[in-house]
Amino acid sequence: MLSLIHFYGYNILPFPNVNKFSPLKSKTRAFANNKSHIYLAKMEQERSMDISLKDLSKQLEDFAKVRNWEKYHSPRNLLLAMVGEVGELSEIFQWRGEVDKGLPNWEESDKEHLGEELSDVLLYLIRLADICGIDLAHAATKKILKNSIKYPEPKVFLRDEDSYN
Ligand SMILES: Nc1ccn([C@H]2C[C@H](O)[C@@H](COP(=O)(O)OP(=O)(O)OP(=O)(O)O)O2)c(=O)n1
Repeated sequence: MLSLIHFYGYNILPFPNVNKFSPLKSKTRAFANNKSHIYLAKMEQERSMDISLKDLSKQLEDFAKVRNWEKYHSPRNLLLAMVGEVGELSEIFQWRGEVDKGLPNWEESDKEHLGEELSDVLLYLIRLADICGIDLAHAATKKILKNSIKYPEPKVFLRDEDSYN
């Protein structure tokens, strides 16, 4: 249940950062308790839909707004928060050695944890781009095009040892 409530950045129970950032602890807990079922329903609904970066960006904006956290979401703070989450993501792989694609030998709980940390990185990245006035979907699409010009498709079949990477 707790991990479900962490989904989509709705980290609303037990909401540790309220202690760090806001005096509105009890008010926010009440909000969390009242609204958690709405988030869960929304989550179920969105599971089968394509969710755009814009959708996520809007959810993050609302998340910060209702908690009066916009003042903390400066470019520098968001960048540092994202780097912190990259650290948490790295910890999951730390000391495991090489890991097979698809993570066949991992516990479900470890995979779920991985999904959460990947999401934290993505969500802070989206928020950072938004706060900096960068349209991330547009920028990423342009960058893929630029990459394809820099690294053109091979005209003939390449053996592994001849490829770029
Ligand atoms: N000021 C904040 C604090 C949190 N979040 C959101 C974005 C992330 O998705 C998530 C990060 O929450 P935590 O800092 O509690 O980090 P974790 O979820 O990783 O918890 P922990 O560090 O306890 O493992 O919450 C946010 O948007 N703005």
